[in-house]
Amino acid sequence: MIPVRLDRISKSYGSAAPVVHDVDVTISAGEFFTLLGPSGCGKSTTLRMIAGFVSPTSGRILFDGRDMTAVPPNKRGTGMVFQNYALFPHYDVAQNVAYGLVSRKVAKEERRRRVASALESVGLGGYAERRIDQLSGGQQQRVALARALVIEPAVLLLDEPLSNLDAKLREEMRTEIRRAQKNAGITSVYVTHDQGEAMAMSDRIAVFDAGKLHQIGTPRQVYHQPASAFVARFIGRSNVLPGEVVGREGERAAVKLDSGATVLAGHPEDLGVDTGESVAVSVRPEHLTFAEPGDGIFDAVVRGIEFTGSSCQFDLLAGELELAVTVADRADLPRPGDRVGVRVEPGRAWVVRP
Ligand SMILES: Nc1ncnc2c1ncn2[C@@H]1O[C@H](COP(=O)(O)OP(=O)(O)OP(=O)(O)O)[C@@H](O)[C@H]1O
Repeated sequence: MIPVRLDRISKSYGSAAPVVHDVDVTISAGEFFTLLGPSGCGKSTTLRMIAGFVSPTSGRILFDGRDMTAVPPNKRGTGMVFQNYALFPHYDVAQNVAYGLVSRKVAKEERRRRVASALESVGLGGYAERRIDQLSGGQQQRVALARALVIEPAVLLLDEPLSNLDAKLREEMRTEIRRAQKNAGITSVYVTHDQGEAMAMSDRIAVFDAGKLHQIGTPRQVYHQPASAFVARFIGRSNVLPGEVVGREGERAAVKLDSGATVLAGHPEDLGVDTGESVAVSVRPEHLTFAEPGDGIFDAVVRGIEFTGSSCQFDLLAGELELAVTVADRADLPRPGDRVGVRVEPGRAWVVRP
């Protein structure tokens, strides 16, 4: 198990703005680390720089302290899993998995043993002699995973490996990939635009937008303590409320919202929140509750209700501000057109960078 360091890497193409800008990250040994962000944010480019397919314009890539920036991809000791599997269709399963061992000149007997063990680890024990076109998409992706694991890579790189699978299979494969990774103990970097996938699988997540890193944290940290309005909106849903800092109470800032109500809000340590400053406060829909009109931080009108089974999602309008409120289903909930008060659960408001 080795740590991977991205030492202030940037990538530009020609004179255009950098697609990856000054990214500085240390991924711990054995960690499952996810690069998350919308399409075009630079996450695949970052992964390709770790793999060696793309050279950074500036900065260094270090594996276990060793500078890999100039080392070619096939000498880095990485295993890669792609969205489109990239299997050899005319080889059977075992031949596909053995590929990296043949090119590394591993002896036949050891090859057989390692292929069998890799297939076992992804739940394809009985499939060694199957042709690739006789496998489902999920099975093909398992073969691709076994092929990456069999070479016992120092670092496992996965680029949107579940995107081509249907929703149910995607959830099953999350668990399988995670289990195989933990068993093998390989430092892994995973790219996805799916925040649910990132939350379910990762030890830590790096959230990107437009080539810049907004936040690195555990799934709980990025959810409960988002660093920016972008992170608050991209990870789950959030109400981002504009306001002005009017004072402090211990660790929290007192923020006066446009409605005139004041909330106490926590904030990132590195974000100075001084009196008089304009800020935004993030509150998750499940941390807002209903009150009598006039008895909360906002008065609002119910515009729509969506029943999801486990909860009801309310769409409210407070003046010009749209609010989302999620509550457990029950009989006496407000109806469309009703006027309601909206309250924040204590300790649940959080100041974010606008
Ligand atoms: N070879 C290239 N030449 C010029 N621009 C490129 C090149 N490769 C990528 N880009 C641009 O860099 C930006 C980041 O691309 P990248 O593939 O890293 O994004 P991404 O976050 O992985 O998106 P997606 O999920 O759509 O793959 C995009 O705007 C893309 O158009």
